[in-house]
Amino acid sequence: MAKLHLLAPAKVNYRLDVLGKRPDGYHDLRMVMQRVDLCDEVIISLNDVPGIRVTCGKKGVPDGPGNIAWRAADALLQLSDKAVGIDIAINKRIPVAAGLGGGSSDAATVLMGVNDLLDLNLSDERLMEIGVKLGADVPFFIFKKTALAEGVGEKLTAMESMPALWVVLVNPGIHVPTAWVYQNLRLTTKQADFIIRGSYSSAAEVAELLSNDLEPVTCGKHPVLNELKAMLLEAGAAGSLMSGSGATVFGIFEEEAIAQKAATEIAAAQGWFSVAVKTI
Ligand SMILES: C[C@@](CO)(OP(=O)(O)O)[C@H](O)COP(=O)(O)OP(=O)(O)OC[C@H]1O[C@@H](n2ccc(N)nc2=O)[C@H](O)[C@@H]1O
Ligand SMILES: Nc1ncnc2c1ncn2[C@@H]1O[C@H](COP(=O)(O)OP(=O)(O)O)[C@@H](O)[C@H]1O
Repeated sequence: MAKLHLLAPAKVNYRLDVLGKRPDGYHDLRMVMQRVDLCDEVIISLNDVPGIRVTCGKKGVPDGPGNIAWRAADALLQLSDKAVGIDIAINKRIPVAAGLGGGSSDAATVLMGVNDLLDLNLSDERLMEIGVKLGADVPFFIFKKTALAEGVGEKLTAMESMPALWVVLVNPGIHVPTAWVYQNLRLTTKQADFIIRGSYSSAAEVAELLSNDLEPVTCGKHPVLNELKAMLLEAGAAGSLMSGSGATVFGIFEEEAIAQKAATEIAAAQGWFSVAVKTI
């Protein structure tokens, strides 16, 4: 039966402003989200054994219904009248609970893949509505463009003109639960005045955009992240920031050679996950 071999990219948040707390306990955000070409492999196959099976084999990532990819497949299987089973194998390359959106991207990829395999013909808008119920970042990965994301991340506006950059991702192996970060946030309102333009043309311009209201929470608990940001600047980054709820930090670079050198040197010096990737 039919099988798809797909890539689910990671994201970084060039900007994350927390605008306030909503009555449902979630926070209203204003983010600039950028995909990068560090990807999980997601292999989806249909078969005639009823049910959904997800295998990942990565520590900290559940197999079965605990996996957000399982829930994505389940949401679409319930809309189909076909008596099929779905097998999903995930080869995890994106660090887990790292602020890189790996689970959300896997879920978005499964929504798009299963939509094709089951001939459901659901629009991207419909997939995004289903996706936001699984995770706030899922719609962004269906949108497939650099975006200004508002609400909890579901109100997406394309940022049409953004530079292609090299991004060095560094993760010191610290897993940060997103819920803990939001719970420990001290709200301020100052960031709402910052104007986000629709167009940026260089690493230096994007560097002016870099800001993350969640950074003080995670960096306060793990001060090594401030050292990592400084190392990236020292290695030639135009700017450095923590992504999402962390603990991955990233530096932005115009030139591949400098980005690759920075990634290699940080990996060699510290033994941490450190990789140079391109924006998508
Ligand atoms: C911070 C961001 C930025 O892109 O991504 P990550 O860094 O986790 O990848 C997102 O806001 C991650 O949103 P989402 O993927 O929905 O987070 P979840 O892990 O499902 O949320 C865990 C908990 O965080 C809180 N939460 C989440 C999102 C939000 N806008 N406000 C919140 O207060 C809620 O209490 C929620 O129950
Ligand atoms: N397919 C998946 N990939 C990664 N994590 C998953 C997945 N499904 C469920 N999870 C759970 O979701 C949590 C958040 O994972 P992840 O999406 O990698 O982090 P983040 O929200 O920081 O981007 C993990 O702790 C993990 O237990």
